[in-house]
Amino acid sequence: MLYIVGLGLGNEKDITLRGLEAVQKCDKVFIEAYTSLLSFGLSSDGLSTLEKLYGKPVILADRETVEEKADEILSAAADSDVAFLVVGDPFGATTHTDLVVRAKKLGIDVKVVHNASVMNAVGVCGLQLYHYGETVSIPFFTDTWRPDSFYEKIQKNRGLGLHTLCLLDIRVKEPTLESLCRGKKQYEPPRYMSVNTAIEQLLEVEQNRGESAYSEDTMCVGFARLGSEDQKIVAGTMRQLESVDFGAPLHCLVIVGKTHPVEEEMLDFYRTV
Ligand SMILES: C[S@@+](CC[C@H](N)C(=O)[O-])C[C@H]1O[C@@H](n2cnc3c(N)ncnc32)[C@H](O)[C@@H]1O
Repeated sequence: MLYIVGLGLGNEKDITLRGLEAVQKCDKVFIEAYTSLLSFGLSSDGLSTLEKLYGKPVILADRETVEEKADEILSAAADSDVAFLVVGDPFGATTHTDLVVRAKKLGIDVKVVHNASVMNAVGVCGLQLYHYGETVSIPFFTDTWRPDSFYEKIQKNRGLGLHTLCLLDIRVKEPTLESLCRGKKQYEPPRYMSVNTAIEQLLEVEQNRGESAYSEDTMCVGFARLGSEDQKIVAGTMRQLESVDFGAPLHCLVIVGKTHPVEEEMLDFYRTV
């Protein structure tokens, strides 16, 4: 049996009782560590906090393990109980559907234990979850790679008066270009996009496109460490949020669409001024 268990957003205590029961009966426990990370970080300390709670070792599954070595997880699940833990909800990221499909094709039973996701936790700012359009991902720009396909999606959402959730790039265990050329993998230090960088990139794209999908005066909400004790939520224009210090990762951003008076009332609690 493969149990795919959501851990929620805050800390190790956000696992559900059902999730904890599943983990406790599993022979092997993997944790996905690249589409998200726990608010207390996936340092060795972070892992040992989980291990202490579960009373068993937790195997870190980075991008290579999940995408290239999924067979290891699946073959273990074919003849024993295996848990695959995901921060947030298992389906709050597109990547895990693939693991479910592969497991089912191999005849492995799959059970999913849901939890809170960033996709619904952003509701805390008062913008109705029903009023969101397509979610976009904002990748880190490099000198030679500045993809902007999110622009049309935001433009479309705004045209319909809908809010846009922007998920911000996480770069963990990225091989350096140099090491790829040499054939021996060495990794870049982890990077997590801040609200400030996201806005900088969004404004650069708007300047290049010039189609007024949004501007410096567009109202947004920035979120950091949602679900944690020290979460930070600030509403303001892109210009205002560009200089707000949101602190440690993870961050995400909502570009506000057309608002209802009740949504405005809730946003007032988070405004910069
Ligand atoms: C693939 S998504 C979410 C995955 C997770 N499984 C979930 O359901 O929440 C990862 C992105 O969501 C955002 N994110 C995740 N957790 C967050 C948090 N606690 N606070 C703010 N943003 C968060 C970040 O932009 C991050 O790059």
